[in-house]
Amino acid sequence: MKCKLYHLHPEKRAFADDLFHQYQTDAQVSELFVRCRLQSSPHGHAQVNRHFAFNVGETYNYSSIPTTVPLEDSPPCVSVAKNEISNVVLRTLRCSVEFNQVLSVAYMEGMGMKFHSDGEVGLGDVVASLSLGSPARMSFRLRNKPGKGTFDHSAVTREEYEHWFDHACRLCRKSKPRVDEESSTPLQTELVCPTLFTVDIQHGDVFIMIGNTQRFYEHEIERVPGFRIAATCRRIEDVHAHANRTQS
Ligand SMILES: O=C(O)CCC(=O)C(=O)O
Ligand SMILES: [Fe+2]
Repeated sequence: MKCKLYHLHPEKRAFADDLFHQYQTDAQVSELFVRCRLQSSPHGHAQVNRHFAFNVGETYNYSSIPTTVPLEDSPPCVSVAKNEISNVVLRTLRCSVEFNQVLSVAYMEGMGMKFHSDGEVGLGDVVASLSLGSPARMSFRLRNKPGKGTFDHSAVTREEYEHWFDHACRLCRKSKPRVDEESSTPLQTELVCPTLFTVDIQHGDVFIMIGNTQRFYEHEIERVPGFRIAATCRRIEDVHAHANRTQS
């Protein structure tokens, strides 16, 4: 269940000041950020996200589907953010990641993002974000079901599941119910785990999540005290194209 997180602070914040300004200038030229309707809204009740979003590159279907433009039509702010994030990732992980999707999220005072994991099908191992403006607190907890959501359930092995289940029961102070040894689909138990730890992210910081982070943990952005923008880079493989290639 290993995952790794890197929290990086820039030596100088001037770059972040300029980029924060650039985002706001670009957002005036064309309307970038929209508050999207939640996909899981109950019928007839339009509910919108607790933040504004704008997507570039591959489509990203998380709790809602934000406006997406191709990478080559990126506004300058997004291209600059992507370059900076790619450079920090290269220096930190000593490997280059060809990010093909950048989700920019804008939060007004009091907005946040609920607990979720970045569960897009085909999501690569490295998710890296650059934070601008108001500070934010990111909380982590164990997912209530490993591999749930858009992941393929079979991506979680029985051994991994048992490991997660032990850990979750200990955290929730629940005694471990007996698990049917024969069951081939053990993903039945739901436990809501407490927050494990929080990270305070500042203007200009880059935060990198790698490994099993998305499969076993979820994160939230608590309600922010002021205006904030976060640009998150991901690599999303076209799993359907890949499946077709390997079949032929
Ligand atoms: O606002 C952030 O720093 C992270 C946002 C996030 O978790 C996401 O876009 O999935
Ligand atoms: Fe996320």
